[in-house]
Amino acid sequence: MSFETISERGLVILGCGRMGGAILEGLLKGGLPANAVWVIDPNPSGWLTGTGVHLNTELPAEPAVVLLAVKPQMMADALPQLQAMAGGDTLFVTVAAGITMEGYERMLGGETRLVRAMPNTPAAIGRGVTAIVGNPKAMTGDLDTAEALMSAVGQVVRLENEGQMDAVIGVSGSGPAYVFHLIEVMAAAGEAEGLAPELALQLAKATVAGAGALAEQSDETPSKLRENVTSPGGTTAAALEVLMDPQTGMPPLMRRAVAANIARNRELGK
Ligand SMILES: NC(=O)C1=CN([C@@H]2O[C@H](COP(=O)(O)OP(=O)(O)OC[C@H]3O[C@@H](n4cnc5c(N)ncnc54)[C@H](OP(=O)(O)O)[C@@H]3O)[C@@H](O)[C@H]2O)C=CC1
Ligand SMILES: O=C(O)[C@@H]1CCC=N1
Repeated sequence: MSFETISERGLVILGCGRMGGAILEGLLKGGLPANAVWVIDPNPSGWLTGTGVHLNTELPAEPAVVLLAVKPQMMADALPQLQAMAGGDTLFVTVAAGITMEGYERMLGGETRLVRAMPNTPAAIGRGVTAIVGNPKAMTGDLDTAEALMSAVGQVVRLENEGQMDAVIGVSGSGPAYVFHLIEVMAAAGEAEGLAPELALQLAKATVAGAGALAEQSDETPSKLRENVTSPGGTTAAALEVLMDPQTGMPPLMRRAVAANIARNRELGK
């Protein structure tokens, strides 16, 4: 099934908030006609209403793809209305954290063709990264379709098995929040050392954005790029001694943060 098939048979989006909205925006910019999209959302935004998609109306009987983008806690209440589309020619793609393939198969039936996809919020500017994995009923073509769908908002990687999804959520799904927090705490440290708040924020944002772009574009590893900043016996080395401390620095802190993320993800799936 190709992107063209989605245009012909339709895409249903359940929940069009931050993530569903970002994906829809990318798809529309990528050329998907608005009249090929049906959205179910109780409180559509002004932007959504203005897109020209079918909004909270009767759905096609067998759309090419159903994209599930409600909160995991809403899924059990919201899914039954789509039950009739499961088990046939419709591919279900879900971006929800927590809920496993087994959970969806319990709610929709074991014959459902399903792809779990985990994007992140830079999708809003076409710079997301999405990991995808299919259930046994999903065919190779279904993964191609999911990849085409999610490519509208950035890079797509394929996982070997669903077990890897927890770590993906812990690293890239939630990861933008960690980076935004890094910006916040760098700016706060600058402020504490006497910089004006706006200047501290500008420096922190430009540093994170520039370093991220350099890490992505350079042939050097992040470790080498870090070393390039670090003059022996200099100022960076003094800071890194604090940040890289194996007991109190970022390595154990990030391990704990990702472990907490994964534990919560597993709770949400219950
Ligand atoms: N935000 C992120 O960084 C990421 C989120 N995800 C996943 O994406 C999913 C959505 O998250 P996010 O976009 O942040 O959340 P949002 O709350 O922004 O979006 C969810 C949308 O679903 C709507 N909604 C609520 N109940 C129903 C219903 N019964 N039927 C249809 N629509 C409904 C909400 O409306 P209302 O607001 O009025 O309740 C809202 O517009 C989650 O499952 C999350 O795990 C995945 C990767 C990253
Ligand atoms: O916080 C959450 O649960 C969602 C999943 C990944 C990012 N946001």
